[in-house]
Amino acid sequence: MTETTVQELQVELGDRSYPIHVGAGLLGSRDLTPWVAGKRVMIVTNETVAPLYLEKVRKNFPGCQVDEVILPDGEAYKTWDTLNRIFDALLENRHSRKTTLVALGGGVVGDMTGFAAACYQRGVDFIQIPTTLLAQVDSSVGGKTGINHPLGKNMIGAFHQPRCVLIDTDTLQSLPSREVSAGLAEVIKYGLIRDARFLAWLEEAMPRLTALNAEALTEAIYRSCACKAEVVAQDEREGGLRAILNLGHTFGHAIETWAGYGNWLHGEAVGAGMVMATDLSRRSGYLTGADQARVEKLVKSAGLPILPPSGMTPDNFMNLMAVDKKNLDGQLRLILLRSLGEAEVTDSFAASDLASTLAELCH
Ligand SMILES: NC(=O)c1ccc[n+]([C@@H]2O[C@H](COP(=O)([O-])OP(=O)(O)OC[C@H]3O[C@@H](n4cnc5c(N)ncnc54)[C@H](O)[C@@H]3O)[C@@H](O)[C@H]2O)c1
Ligand SMILES: O=C(O)C(=O)C[C@@H](O)[C@H](O)[C@H](O)COP(=O)(O)O
Ligand SMILES: [Zn+2]
Repeated sequence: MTETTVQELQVELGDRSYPIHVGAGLLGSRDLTPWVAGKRVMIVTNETVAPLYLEKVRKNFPGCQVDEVILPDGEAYKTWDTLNRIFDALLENRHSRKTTLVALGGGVVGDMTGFAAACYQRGVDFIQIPTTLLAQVDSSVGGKTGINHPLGKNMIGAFHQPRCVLIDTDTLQSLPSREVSAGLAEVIKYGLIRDARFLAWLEEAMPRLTALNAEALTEAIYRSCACKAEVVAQDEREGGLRAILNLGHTFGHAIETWAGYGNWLHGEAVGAGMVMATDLSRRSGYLTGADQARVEKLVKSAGLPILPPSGMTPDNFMNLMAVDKKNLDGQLRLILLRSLGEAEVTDSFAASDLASTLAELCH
C-alpha cells in the first residue's frame, strides 16, 4: 500500500512538541529517521502484532540498525516483569542513551515502551506507532506511560512524551471487532467532555465506524487526536483540565482491577464507566433523563457494555476507587458532565447520589 492523503497535527509543548501523522499506507513507507537521535532503534511489539507489521516497520527506519523485542500479549502483562524484558534486550544489545525505542502495537505496548524510554539510562527518545483504534485515538498521544499494580491501574509510571506519532489507519483492518468497540469508547469520551458537535456526528457515523469504514475512521481519529492534543498542550501533567480525559475511568479502572486485568478490556470498562458517570451527572442535576438515554444508546451502539460486571458490588467500587490517582486527601474526585460536551473534575457531588448510582447500576 502506498501513502494516500496524510493529515498532520502537532502537540504543542514547546521544545517537546511533536507531530501526529494520520493516514493510510504509512507503515513501511514514511521515513521516520528525522525523529531518531542516533543510528539505533529498538522496536518493542508483541507476539500478535509482530507477525502482522514488524517487517514493514523496519522499512520506516532506512539506514538504522533496528533491533526488536517481542513481548507476550495482553493487559495482564503490563507489569514490572515484562518491562524488565525491554531493559534486558536493551542492555544485552548494548543500546546507549542515543537509542530510540519504537512502540508498535496497542496501548499496552505503548504505555510500557514509553515507560521503558522514560527510565532507560534516565531517559531516551521514543516513537509511537499505534495499531489499535484505542491507541490511535488516545494512548499514543500525551505522554502518560506506565504499568499496572495488582492494587490499581497504571499506578507506576511517568510522563514522557514521544518524539513523533505515526498512525497508519490501514492497521485497523486486522483489528478484532471487540477491540474496535473498545477504541470507540475513548472516541465517544471526547464528544462527551468537549465537543457536542462531534458527539452528534458520532451518533450518525457509528454504523460506519463499527463497519470499519476507512473515511469515517480517519475522521474520528483526527478529531480525537486534535481534542487530546489541545487538552495536553494546556495541561501536560494533569494539574487540572487534563483530568477530564479521565471521564468514566474512576469507575472503569475499578472494573478492570476487580475483573482481573484483561478480562474486561480498558475500553469496555470505560464504556460502562462513562454511563455510570452520566448517571451521577443526572442525579447531580446537570443532565436530563433524555441526555442520559442518548449516552447509553451511543455507548451501546458502539458494541460496548453499559453496566458493570455482574457480581461487582457498590463496596467493591468504593474500595477500589479509594486508590484512584485523582483523589486528594482521601477525597474522591470524579469527572462529571455539566452538559453533553462539557465536563468538570469535582469532589462536590452528594455521597448519597454516588451511592444511588452504584446501587442502581450494580447488578
Ligand atoms: N497512556 C494513555 O494515555 C492511555 C490512554 C488510553 C488507554 N491506555 C492504556 O492502553 C491499554 C489498552 O490499549 P489497547 O486497547 O490498544 O489494548 P492492547 O494494547 O491490549 O491491544 C488490544 C489487542 O489488539 C492486538 N492488536 C494490536 N494491534 C492490532 C492490529 N492492528 N490487528 C490485530 N490485532 C492487534 C493486541 O495484540 C491486543 O491483543 C490499557 O492498558 C490502557 O490503560 C493508555
Ligand atoms: O491521557 C490522559 O490523561 C487520560 O486520562 C487518557 C485515558 O484514556 C487513559 O486511560 C489514561 O491512561 C488514564 O490515565 P490514569 O492517569 O487515570 O491512569
Ligand atoms: Zn482510557
